[in-house]
Amino acid sequence: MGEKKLMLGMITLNPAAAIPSSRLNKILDALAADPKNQIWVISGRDQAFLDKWLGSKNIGLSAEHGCFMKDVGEKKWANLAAAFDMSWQVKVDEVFHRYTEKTPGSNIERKKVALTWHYRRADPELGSFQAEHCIKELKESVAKEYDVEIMSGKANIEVRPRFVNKGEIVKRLVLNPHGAKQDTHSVHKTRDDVPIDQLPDFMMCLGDDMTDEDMFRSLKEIEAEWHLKDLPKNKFGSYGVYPIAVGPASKQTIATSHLNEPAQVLETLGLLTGHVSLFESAGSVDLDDRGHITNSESSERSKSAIKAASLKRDASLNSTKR
Ligand SMILES: O=P(O)(O)OC[C@H]1O[C@H](O[C@H]2O[C@H](CO)[C@@H](O)[C@H](O)[C@H]2O)[C@H](O)[C@@H](O)[C@@H]1O
Repeated sequence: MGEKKLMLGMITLNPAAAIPSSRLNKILDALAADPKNQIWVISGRDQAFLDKWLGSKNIGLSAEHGCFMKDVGEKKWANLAAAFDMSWQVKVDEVFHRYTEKTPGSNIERKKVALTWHYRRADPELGSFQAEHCIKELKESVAKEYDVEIMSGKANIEVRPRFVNKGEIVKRLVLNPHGAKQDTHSVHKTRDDVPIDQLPDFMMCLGDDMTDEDMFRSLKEIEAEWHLKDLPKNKFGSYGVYPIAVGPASKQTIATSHLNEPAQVLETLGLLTGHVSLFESAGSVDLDDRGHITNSESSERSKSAIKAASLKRDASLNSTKR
C-alpha cells in the first residue's frame, strides 16, 4: 500500500460562505501536488458551484450528494444517476411548492438531480415545524412510490435517488486502483478487484453534516471488511481510516474522531503539508530554556529551585574552603 487518499466535505461555520479561503487553497494545492495523494471534495452543492470554486484544482469533485463525479484531471462530469427515472422530481416539487407557500422566507433549489427545500431564512420555529411535516408527507407518498431518499440537512430537506449518496462515492474512491481513471459506467469495484498494493493506506474523511455520515459509514465498513479478511496493515499497524466529524463533541455521529471547528480542520490539513507546525497547532507558546512555558507557575518554581540549589552549592563550597 503506498497511496494516501483524502476526502472532504465543504466545511464552514456559515454555509453561505462555503468558499475556499486562500489558506485552504494553498493547503489543498500542496496536498494535491503529491502524486501519492488523491484529494476529493464530496458535496451536496451543484456542479457549477464546485467548478467555480474548485474546478481549476488537481482534485476530484462530487456534486449533488454523489449524483455527479468529476475525476482528478478530468474536465467532464459523469452523471451517476443518468439511467434513473426522474419522474419523482415533479411530485417532490409539488410538495415543496405547497410548503414554500405556507412558510415565508423558504425556497426551492432545483439542482439537476437533487431537489432541496431551504428554510434557513424562514422563522426558525415555523421552518422546523413545517420541515417535520414535509418530511412526513414525502415519506408517506413519494418515497413509497420511488426509490428516493429524503434527507434532513442544515435548515433544508433534500431528495435524491437512494442509490447515489456520498458513501457510495467514498466506496468508489477507496476501491479504485491508485492512478486508474474512475469507471463511472459500472458499479464500484469490490475489494477483490483491486491489487492490495493499489489500495490506499491513509483515508481521512472530514464532514460536518448529517449527509456526511454516509461517508463515515462506508469507510468504517471497508475497515471492518479488511480486518475480517486480515489484509496487511500499514506501517503503523492500522488501515489508516480516519472518519472525522466537524462540530461540537456532543454531536451525534458515527465518526471515530472529531474536530471542533473549521479552523481546526485547516490546522490538521496544514500539519499534513507542513504549513502548520505542531507547536502552532496546539496554540503557540514561548518556552523558557528549561522547557517550561515562559512566566508560568512551573517556570517560576523551576527558577526558584535552581536558585536555591545554586545557593546551597555556593554555601557548601564556601564551607569546604574555610
Ligand atoms: O454537502 P454540503 O457541501 O455540506 O452541501 C450541502 C448543501 O449546501 C447548500 O446548502 C447550504 O448552504 C445554504 C446557503 O448557501 C444554506 O441555506 C443551507 O442551509 C446549507 O445546507 C446547497 O444549497 C445545498 O444544495 C447542498 O445540498
